[in-house]
Amino acid sequence: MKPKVYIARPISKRVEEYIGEHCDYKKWQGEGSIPLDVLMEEIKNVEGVLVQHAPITNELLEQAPHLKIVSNSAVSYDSFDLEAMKQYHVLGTHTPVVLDETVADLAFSLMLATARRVPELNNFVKQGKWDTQTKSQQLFGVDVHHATMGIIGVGRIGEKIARRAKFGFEMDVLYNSRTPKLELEEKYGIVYSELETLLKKSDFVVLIVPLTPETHHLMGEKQFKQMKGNAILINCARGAVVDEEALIRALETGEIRGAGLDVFEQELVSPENPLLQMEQVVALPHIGSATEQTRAAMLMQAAENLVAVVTGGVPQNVVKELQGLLGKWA
Ligand SMILES: NC(=O)C1=CN([C@@H]2O[C@H](COP(=O)(O)OP(=O)(O)OC[C@H]3O[C@@H](n4cnc5c(N)ncnc54)[C@H](OP(=O)(O)O)[C@@H]3O)[C@@H](O)[C@H]2O)C=CC1
Ligand SMILES: O=CC(=O)O
Repeated sequence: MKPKVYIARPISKRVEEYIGEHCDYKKWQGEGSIPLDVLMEEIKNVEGVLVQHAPITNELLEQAPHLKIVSNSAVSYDSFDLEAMKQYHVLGTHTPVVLDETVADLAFSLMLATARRVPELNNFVKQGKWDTQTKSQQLFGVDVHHATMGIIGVGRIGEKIARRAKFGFEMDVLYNSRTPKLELEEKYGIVYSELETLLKKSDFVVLIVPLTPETHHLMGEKQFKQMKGNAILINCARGAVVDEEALIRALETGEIRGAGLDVFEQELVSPENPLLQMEQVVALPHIGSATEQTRAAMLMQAAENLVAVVTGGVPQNVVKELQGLLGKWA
């Protein structure tokens, strides 16, 4: 008999066929994200579940006595209650590496769009405001090339951003992380910097850290005051790495020039959020990895992790905090 699994998000035919070869599966067929009560009901009798960002809580795991794996089709796993997963011996896997270049591209899209005011000026032209009265200074942005970038979190994705910055845009790159990255310093000529110094020197501050208790509101009132008045914040990490109230104040008072945001403290972001009313903010709906090619690769990687565990194999991408559980299933 094939092991039972549940697929809690839409998947391609190819991935569905792959899972079907190895597992007896059921899938979420509704619109949008699966409601939690439905997920809880559906995983009561399965050994594995494929999700994207669904909260994996103690309450949910309590209801799923046969569950061996939660395979997340995303690199981050701040939605996992890691302690509960350890307690219930449920492995968690994610999809690192395959999305790195795509997320790095998005970070640059946001930087260029914010610095050169692309969405604002696109509207300006389309609304017929470009006329003989337009003064060229009205259209000025700031340069990205040869500016200083400060990257907070030079991991897999941060490295790809650093490479683009150094070799594509000839920028000076500072970085901050808890441990120095000597290999990357040598490879790309990037320079370690304490957070305060990085904020004081950077024209673009790029956030690409995981959301953890340590990084929650890493950027707050004090940090915005330390940034240059002409600096731009780019957040491709998680909304809650930034204290959004403090960001709104910093933008309203002109403490910083602008922000490019792919993520928000509350997603879906409310249309009432003041950030959405500001010309100097470029806002995107959490699309860091959202290209056809990358999402297909992530889903296949997530499916392979799922199938590996429920068929008694070893998955490639167990999150580091849960690697101690591996011996239980291998
Ligand atoms: N917008 C989007 O759609 C996407 C967003 N992301 C976000 O990007 C994050 C990073 O992904 P990825 O590069 O794969 O992750 P990695 O784990 O490879 O890199 C994270 C880096 O952050 C550093 N870091 C961790 N904690 C801190 C801290 N307290 N202060 C400073 N640096 C810290 C780590 O270095 P050290 O341990 O030395 O501190 C590490 O180098 C994801 O967790 C996710 O939240 C990812 C994909 C898409
Ligand atoms: O936010 C996206 C992810 O992969 O993490």
